[in-house]
This record gives sequence, structure tokens and C-alpha cells, in this order.
Amino acid sequence: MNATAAMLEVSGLRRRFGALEVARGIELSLPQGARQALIGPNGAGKTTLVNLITGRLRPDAGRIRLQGRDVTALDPAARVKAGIARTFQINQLFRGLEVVENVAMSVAERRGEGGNAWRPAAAQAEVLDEAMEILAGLGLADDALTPVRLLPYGRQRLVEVAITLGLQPRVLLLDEPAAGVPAADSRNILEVLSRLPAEIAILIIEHDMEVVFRFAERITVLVDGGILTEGTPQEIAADPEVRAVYLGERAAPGTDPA
Ligand SMILES: Nc1ncnc2c1ncn2[C@@H]1O[C@H](COP(=O)(O)OP(=O)(O)OP(=O)(O)O)[C@@H](O)[C@H]1O
Repeated sequence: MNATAAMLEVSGLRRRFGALEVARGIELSLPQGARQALIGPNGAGKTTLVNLITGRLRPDAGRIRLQGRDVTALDPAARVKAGIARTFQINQLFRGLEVVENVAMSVAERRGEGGNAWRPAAAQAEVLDEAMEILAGLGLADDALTPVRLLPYGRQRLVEVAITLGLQPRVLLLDEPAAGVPAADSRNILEVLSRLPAEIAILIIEHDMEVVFRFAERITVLVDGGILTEGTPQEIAADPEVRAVYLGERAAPGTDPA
């Protein structure tokens, strides 16, 4: 493994759906510990890019590397094992199960003990301990024994983040983690995200510019399947091209919605 390589490196990534080119030679590089946002108008290709990185979709061309290792040919499960985890726009929880059970399943899966109901009690206890530790780190310890369906939606979104942490990712892709969450809870989600382990490279897809500007150290702007520009939040907010793309779409980055 190459220690100087980017944690995640996407190069020349292309994908089309029929006549529609949704990824036009995308180049993206995330260093270890990145706090990066991917923004762009509806239909720009953000979710498609995440699906290409996680292996849900196959690219027509291009490579995806994780710390120098080419993972382009791996299926989604193998990429998770390699260290690429994601959350989804719509939540994917086992709503009837307790919070801690949801997290314990991903911990057990990572440890290679998923589906083994007869694993030794000590191993089960270790899995539960680890799940509890993750929940405590996200401020969810008090909710551990609550069935997910009884939690407010904002906290359910955090349980999804907890599940991904159970996989011990090196790269974490967060697809609109605050979507559909009331503003007050969205702030809580942000606070929790800001405390995620420093070594994980995080790419967040987000429409809410307040979330983007608070969280991200760098922002990549995707338009029509291509990268328009990339820079610090200040650079992006001041970029006339970015502002032009967003005018009429929603408030320009860094401005208050009217
Ligand atoms: N499986 C598919 N088959 C055909 N077209 C698709 C498919 N998935 C996405 N598209 C199209 O590709 C384009 C990019 O979609 P994508 O969901 O990646 O955009 P996005 O930037 O994530 O949008 P949003 O912000 O609305 O979530 C859209 O025009 C969409 O309709």
C-alpha cells in the first residue's frame, strides 16, 4: 500500500445512461481525514458518482483507487470491506430493531461474524461493547435500547452514521445526511459529524449550504456530470460561475435564502 497516495482517488470516471452522460471524466481526490462536500444542481450526477465509487454502478471508463489500490473491479461488498462506506438519502434502517442491534449487525459483519447466531458469548459481548462505544461517541447512548422506529427522524439519520462507523471505514460518503430533518436537529447532526474520527476521509453530498459551509474544508462543484470547480468554501462562495449555476436554482452558496 502506498502511504503517500490519496485515500480515495477517482480518475477519468465516465458513465452514461443511454444518451445521457452523467459522469464525464470525473477527477476527484480525497486525502486522509478530508472534510469535503460535493454540491451541484439537481440531476448533476452527485448520487451517480457515489454509486460509482461504492460499486453500485459500474463505470464505462475510469479508475477508483483506495490508498493506491485499484478497487474498480470490486463489487460493493468487497469495497465495503476495503473501507468505503456510505449512507443513503433515504434511510435504510431495520426500524423494528433496537438502535444498538442495528449497529451491532454492522460491527459483527465487519468482524466476519455476521449471521452467526452461535458465535461465542464473549465475541457477542465484544460486538455489543463496540456498538455501544460508537453510539456513545455520537451522543446516542441513551437511545441504544429504543426501537429505531420510535426515534425522531433526525436521530434515525445518526443511527445510519453509527452503522457505517461499525464498518470502520477509511472513506465515508454521506448522501444528504440532514435531508428531511428539522433545522434544529440538522444542527445536532452537524455537530455530531464534526466529531467523527479525524482519520476518516469524508465526502458529503448536501443541498443545504449552511451544512456545507460549516462542515466542509473543501467543496467540489459538479454540473452536468463534470466538475465545474473545486476550492475552499470561501473560493466557492466567491466564484461567479458557481453563483451563476445556482441562481434561480436556490440561494447561491454563502448567501441567505430570500
Ligand atoms: N439508473 C438510471 N437510469 C437512467 N438515468 C438515470 C439513472 N440514475 C440517474 N439517472 C439520471 O442521471 C442524472 C443524474 O442523476 P443523479 O441522481 O446522479 O443526480 P444528483 O446530482 O444526485 O441529483 P439530486 O440532487 O436531485 O439527487 C439525472 O438526469 C437522472 O435522471
